[in-house]
Order: sequence, then C-alpha cells, then structure tokens
Amino acid sequence: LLQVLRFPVVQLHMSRTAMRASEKDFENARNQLKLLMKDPGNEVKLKLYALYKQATEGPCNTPKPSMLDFINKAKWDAWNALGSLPKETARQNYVDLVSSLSPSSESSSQVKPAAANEKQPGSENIIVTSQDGITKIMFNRPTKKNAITTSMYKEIIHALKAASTDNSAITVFTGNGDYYSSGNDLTNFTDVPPNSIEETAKNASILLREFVDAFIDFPKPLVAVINGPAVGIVVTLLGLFDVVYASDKATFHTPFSELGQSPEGCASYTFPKIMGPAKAAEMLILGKKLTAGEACARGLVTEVFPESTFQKEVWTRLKAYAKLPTNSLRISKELIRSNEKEKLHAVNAEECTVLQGRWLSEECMNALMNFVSRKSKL
Ligand SMILES: CCCCCCCCCC/C=C/CC(=O)SCCNC(=O)CCNC(=O)[C@H](O)C(C)(C)COP(=O)(O)OP(=O)(O)OC[C@H]1O[C@@H](n2cnc3c(N)ncnc32)[C@H](O)[C@@H]1OP(=O)(O)O
Repeated sequence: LLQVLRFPVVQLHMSRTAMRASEKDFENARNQLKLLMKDPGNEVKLKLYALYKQATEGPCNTPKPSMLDFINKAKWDAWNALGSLPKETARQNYVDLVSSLSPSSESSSQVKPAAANEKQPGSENIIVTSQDGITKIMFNRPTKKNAITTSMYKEIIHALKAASTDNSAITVFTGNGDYYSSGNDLTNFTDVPPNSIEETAKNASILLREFVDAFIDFPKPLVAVINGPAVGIVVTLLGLFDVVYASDKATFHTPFSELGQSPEGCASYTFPKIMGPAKAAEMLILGKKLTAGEACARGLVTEVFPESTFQKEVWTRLKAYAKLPTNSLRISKELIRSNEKEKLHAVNAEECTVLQGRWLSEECMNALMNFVSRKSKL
C-alpha cells in the first residue's frame, strides 16, 4: 500500500477536463502536497487518492480489484466509498484536506519526510554498542513499537556476525521505549507492487531463513533483556537464546493464526521442548498471550524482575557475568547447543518454506489488510 501511496503523493495525474472554477486552488493544493514535511500516513493518503480520483474522474466505475491485489483494492475501496459525491465537492474537500496538512499547520517538532520503513537521517533503527564485555543490540524504533523492517533484519544479521568475533563475552538484545518489539513490521508486506507478491514472499523467506540461521549459529551466550511486550518473531526466537530476563510488564504474544501465518524462529521445535506440546500449542496455534510470570513458569523466561528495578538489577548482573572467562562461556554454550544445530537448521528451512506459502494465502492477505485499514476508516 505504501508503495503506491508513498509520500509525497506524486502519482496523482491531473485530468484537464476536471479543472473549472477552482482549477488554480486544486493545482496549488497538488503542489503544496509535494512540499509537505511530514508523511501524512496511509489513512490520509488514501483519502487524498480517493478525492483526487473523484474530483477528476467522478464516481468510481472501474472493476473491483481481486482480493489478492490488496494495494489496488484499498485504493478502489477508498474511491468507491465516496459514492456519487459531486466532482466540485471532491475538489473542494481535496483542497481543504491538503490545506489542513500544509507546513503552516505542522508543528515545529515535525521531522523531514521519510517512507515508513526508511531510516531517517541521523536515526538508527538498530543501535549496537560494546562496553564492559557486553555487545548490546537494541531495537530503536520506539514510535513503531520497535517493529522490525526489512533493513533491520539485515542489520541484525550483520551485527550478530560482527559480535560473534568481537572481544565481548556476551551479546544482549533489548528494546528502546515501552516495547521490546512488536515483531515483524507488517508493512514489510503491504509495501509490495501487485505483480511482485510471489517474488517478495520468496525473498522474504530467504531473508528470514538467513536471519534465524544467524541466531542458531551464534557462538557466544545470547541474552534477551525483555523490557516490555514482545510479539511474533522476537518471541519465537527466544528458544534460541541462552538467558531471558524479563520485566514484570513484559508480555509474550505469538498471534500467528490471527495473522494467517505460522510459527518461525524454530519455535515449532523449541517451544514444545521447552514447555511441552500442550502449552506450546496454546501459544503457537491459539495465540495465547502470556504474562512474564507465566512465560517464566513455562521455562521460556529465565527470571522476572520488578519493572522499578529491572534495568539496574539486570545490567549489574550481566556486567558481572561478562567478566567470566570468554572461552569457557563459549565452550559451554557449544556443548549445550551443538547437538541441536543440524535439527534447528532443518526446522528453520521447513518453517520458512511453509511461511512463504502462508504469506500468499488469502487468510494472511486479509489479516494484513485489517492491520492497514485499522487506520483507514474511510
Ligand atoms: C522482501 C520482503 C522482506 C520481508 C522481511 C522478512 C519477513 C520476515 C517475517 C517474519 C515473520 C514474523 C511474524 C511476526 O512477527 S508476527 C507479529 C507481527 N506483529 C503484530 O501483529 C503486531 C501489530 N501491532 C499491533 O497489534 C499493535 O500496534 C500493538 C503492538 C499491540 C501496539 O498497540 P498500541 O495501540 O499500543 O500502539 P499502536 O498500534 O498505535 O502502535 C504505534 C505505532 O506503531 C505501529 N506498529 C506497531 N506494531 C507494528 C508492526 N508490527 N508493524 C507495523 N507497524 C507497527 C502502529 O501502526 C502505530 O503506527 P502509527 O503511529 O503510524 O499509527
């Protein structure tokens, strides 16, 4: 969806026949839109698209796109929802809407435009630091609940490869802000041109496999410091971590069925081993969300700390552990994990193949549409 409606909205070709009394205002509004400093968001972009089409072409009379062509379907729905709104009214509404978004209406704190998935200049979606024998990899997209974009997957693979040979003793994942991470950025799949859906699913499957492989093969103790709610892939991956510390405000949620998807991160293998098949099914099939205490009782979490002392207690402890002899840490981890590696790689490959099919399913497409249109009440 974002691909087609990507800011600034430049795909809006003017129809000369539609320009009458307010031609100048309409033309000005179109130019003003290109100067906006802030991405107005999908909901507004859909409204602008619909109003533009209504103003220039009149009521929607093109065939409804197929369910799978969900980018064009969202646009069609937005236009069609305007019914028989007169062209002149649509033109005026378009001008008014652009005017409400104009720079003079924007607050001084607003930032330069960037597509939702792109890093803004000077910002880092993944922050990697090394100190006191600890390499810390932090999700840093708090305004999006640390949802993981395509480029973040690649950055994490790179960071894990670097951390595996740096001179730190342990590697720690955590999140900035109130969430640990809300998992896969769902717009990774809505930002796709209709004729590339299959290729995108294939590429996503390849990237996911490489991403999870990097965790399976990571040679040093891997610690998760779960500072808040965790959703989807960041939960499933925990089965590949060696230690998981959680704040008591953390939750653990794997809503794969709701999303028309299936488990990844080797959870279809690690979760039943960790908590038994019945409890694993409750999470991975039924999508039950666990509290930190419940996750700890099931063996997914090592220890839960009160939020008020969480950061202090955890980092004090980790700094002490990071002083332990690094070779010994590495060798002990190797002993615990090496027997499983081959199996884990096979499970990862299988999960990615299954997911590739799921991403092309109508159930998954519907779930993604629901997430996007949650903000597009047209
Ligand atoms: C070539 C293609 C490559 C693809 C890359 C590889 C793909 C690998 C896929 C691996 C599969 C993983 C499976 C999963 O991880 S499933 C889990 C997916 N996550 C979710 O379903 C969570 C969705 N989000 C929510 O339900 C809610 O946002 C929330 C997390 C419960 C928080 O709700 P709350 O009301 O507190 O806050 P908001 O909803 O207002 O959120 C604030 C803003 O953050 C945006 N947001 C949050 N989570 C995500 C997300 N996962 N993806 C995209 N955007 C997210 C939300 O839209 C708000 O944005 P806004 O301010 O612009 O409206």
